Amino acid sequence: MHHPFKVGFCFPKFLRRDKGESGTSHGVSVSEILAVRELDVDSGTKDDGRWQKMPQKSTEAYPYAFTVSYVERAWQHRWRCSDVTFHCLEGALCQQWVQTIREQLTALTSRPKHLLVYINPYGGKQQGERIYEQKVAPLFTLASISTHVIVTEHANHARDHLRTEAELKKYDGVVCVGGDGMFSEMVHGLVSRTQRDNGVDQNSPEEKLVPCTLRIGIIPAGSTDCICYATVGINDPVTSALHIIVGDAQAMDVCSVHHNNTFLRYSVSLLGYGFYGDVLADSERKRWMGPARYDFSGFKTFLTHHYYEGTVSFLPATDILGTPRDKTRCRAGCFICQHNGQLYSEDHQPLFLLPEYKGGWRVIRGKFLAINAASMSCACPRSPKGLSPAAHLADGTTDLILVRKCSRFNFLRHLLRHTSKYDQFDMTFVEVHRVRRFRFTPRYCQSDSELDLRENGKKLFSQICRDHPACSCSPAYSSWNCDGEILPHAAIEVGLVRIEGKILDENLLQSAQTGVKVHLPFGQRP
Ligand SMILES: CCCCCCCCCCCCC/C=C/[C@@H](O)[C@H](COP(=O)(O)O)NC(=O)CCCCCCCCCCCCCCC
Ligand SMILES: Nc1ncnc2c1ncn2[C@@H]1O[C@H](COP(=O)(O)OP(=O)(O)O)[C@@H](O)[C@H]1O
Ligand SMILES: [Ca+2]
Repeated sequence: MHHPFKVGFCFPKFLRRDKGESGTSHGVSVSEILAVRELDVDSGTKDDGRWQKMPQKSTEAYPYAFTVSYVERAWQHRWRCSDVTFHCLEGALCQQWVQTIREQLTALTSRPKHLLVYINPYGGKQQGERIYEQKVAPLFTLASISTHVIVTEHANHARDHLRTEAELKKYDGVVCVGGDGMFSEMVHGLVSRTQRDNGVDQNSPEEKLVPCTLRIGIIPAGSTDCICYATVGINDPVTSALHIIVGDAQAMDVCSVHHNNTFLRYSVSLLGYGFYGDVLADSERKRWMGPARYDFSGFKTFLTHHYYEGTVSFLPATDILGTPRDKTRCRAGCFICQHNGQLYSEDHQPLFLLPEYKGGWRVIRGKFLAINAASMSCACPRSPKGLSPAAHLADGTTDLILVRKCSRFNFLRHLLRHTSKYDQFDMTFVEVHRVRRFRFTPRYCQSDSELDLRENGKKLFSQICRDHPACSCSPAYSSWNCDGEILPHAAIEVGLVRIEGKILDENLLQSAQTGVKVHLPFGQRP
């Protein structure tokens, strides 16, 4: 929402001088102002030396000035920081302007003032620290945001710190600099901490979770950055930093993944078995290649062309608006998310939990090349429309995509359609369902000893087969790719996380099911 107060810079005693024009008017919504600084015209600069001295003629005529930094929209959902400097004849008037703008900014309560930042120095192209120092930290300083920065030293460092040690009361939000794996660490750390503090057991699939009050900001510095891309519309660190500064928020769906009633993980983007599980398992051994490891392993996995037998059971979401084949796309303020989210508000018991719910479970047995559950579009630079282009960020559903065994040629056609305007679901061997819950059981039971071996990274016969494309037999199991982390269990139960209690604010109203808010609405703000 735009703040009603607008700074109209066509005040008669002011003259805009930043681009050599005189007397032009300039409207900036207060909600998009990042900072305001008084300028000492005589010395050219008052604050940080960024502002160039004005030409002698104009400084003589207008000895007082202030600079406003604000958000400017650039191409393809990118945001940039722009400055405009205003000159004035009277010092008191200049100060009045600066003070008024500052007061307006202080009144914006959704803006963070203190942030806890975790940087993964090994994510993506290993540029996390550089990206943060060069592109993000200066913007936080400009916006007077104080930060506590932790560069992680090992995997799960951020998750464990958030879960046990971090003094969360001191912060208005947490920020991760990395990819989807780092975001996942944040979600797990924050959700566990919140449940533990409130005495809620995460293990029970029926348990309602207490929502987290802190928002998570993502500075993209990973390999896929799908969560950032799908929420903001682009994976650009400066754009994300600006969304964080202005206090934007977007609720998002969270799925919980269980195995035999034991909680395994949460997922917010992709849960993929078969193709995406195999790509991930192969690519983990090639981290040194950076983001290109996914293309290499993707090509290799495409050639192996393994299918997996099993049974998928799911509970279709029949009480909602929207389908996975819609042409509309989910954006900030999405009507469908608002409507469907209200089905879960305090006054409404979710219909599918009622005994008379007419949807019922559906069961599909078969041989699958891929089983994907996309809780959001999963748009990313490789596929700007994503795995399920019409999926919603916070509607309380996930899109279950089943790709049955087909020829290599047809599977390639299906994959290629993720990168073009053609519909990847419009193929006889592909089906898509919008679901509340689903379950997968592989045809052959996985023994506990087999699971132990997989968890400990030792190879089984089936995995040895997987590594030899020439071998024609398909292994019995794949693994699940859960937001880029491998789950060794083939049999899983998945459900949208339900949130207990009051709707916190209008952002959470979008989805009372959602436990996590990110700092990033999609593209244009409403
Ligand atoms: C022929 C080209 C086909 C392109 C098909 C592209 C479909 C891409 C959809 C990607 C969905 C990604 C969902 C996001 C998952 C992430 O959470 C997760 C973790 O991200 P992080 O590393 O930042 O922490 N990322 C991933 O699991 C990576 C999945 C990437 C899959 C890339 C697949 C490339 C396939 C290339 C096939 C090539 C066949 C060529 C035949 C001639
Ligand atoms: N300091 C660290 N050293 C090694 N691994 C780390 C570190 N910090 C985080 N990780 C782990 O790195 C993995 C990948 O992180 P991510 O930021 O998603 O990058 P990418 O997108 O390249 O996969 C995650 O599993 C995360 O837990
Ligand atoms: Ca969703």
